[in-house]
Amino acid sequence: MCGIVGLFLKDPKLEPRLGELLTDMLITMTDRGPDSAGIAIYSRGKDGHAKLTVQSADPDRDFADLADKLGKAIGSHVRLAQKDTHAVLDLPSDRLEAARHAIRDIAPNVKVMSAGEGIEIYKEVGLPKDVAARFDVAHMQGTHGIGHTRMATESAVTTMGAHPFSTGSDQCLVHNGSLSNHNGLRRELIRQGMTFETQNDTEVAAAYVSHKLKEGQNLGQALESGLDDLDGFFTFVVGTKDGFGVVRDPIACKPAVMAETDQYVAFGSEYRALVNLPGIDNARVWEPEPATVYFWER
Ligand SMILES: NC(=O)CC[C@H](N)C(=O)O
Repeated sequence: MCGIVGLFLKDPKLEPRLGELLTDMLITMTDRGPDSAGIAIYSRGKDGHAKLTVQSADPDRDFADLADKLGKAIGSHVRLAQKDTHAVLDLPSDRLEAARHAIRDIAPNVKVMSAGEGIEIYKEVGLPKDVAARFDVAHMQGTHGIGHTRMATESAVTTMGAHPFSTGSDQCLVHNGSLSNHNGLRRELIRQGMTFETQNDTEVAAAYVSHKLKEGQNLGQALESGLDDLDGFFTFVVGTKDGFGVVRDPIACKPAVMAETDQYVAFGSEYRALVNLPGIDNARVWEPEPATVYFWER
């Protein structure tokens, strides 16, 4: 199984409620995936600033002097805000890549969950209600977000094996299904310079999309390409800084439902994830077609 939820806001008035709405949606999907849960929240960045979301199994030790050390390494001021096992590092946008590299040497036990101007990713082993509470997701504001609760099929139940996977700046992808050609694709993507943290099939799909974006495709085109190159079962929901995409494989046996109003576009693995959204009774509700790319950008 696995449960996916997504919410792309069109009406800024709902932005203060993004975390609350997504948390409720994700908790409703708990019985689709008991292993781990994660959420990506996109918010309006501050001009000239970027964020690295990092994770540590021993946050008190690893985060104590991380901002100072990283600041010295990249020659800029870095601010750290800790939330449980995760921390968000705020730094100048033009130092983001340098920081991403420096962190590997400075703090080898610290894992980068996401990097970008808008994105933050929080994910851990555990149930949606516990993971959301640990990171106080319900109080987060933002423009769009994607959540996932996992029943593992392809790799170990670990923090890094949880979804969303982020393999490029401000990008993330979640998946319900399993890919049958991920090992070959992973080898090909490694040849093209991509790096991997896990043996997970979904991470390969995320890296595939990132690679296509790097080659100059937009999100919609990257997902179209994926229909040709990815074998197996998938319902994917994908986020970028300003975009939100959905695609299902040509058989589409993994459930999906979408709803759209003047205020938002919403995705749920099942309709019950959407029932508490404002105005849902008057929303246009539909099942995304097999092998069809749905793509919104602000
Ligand atoms: N049950 C699923 O949809 C699993 C998704 C993916 N194959 C994983 O193991 O993470």
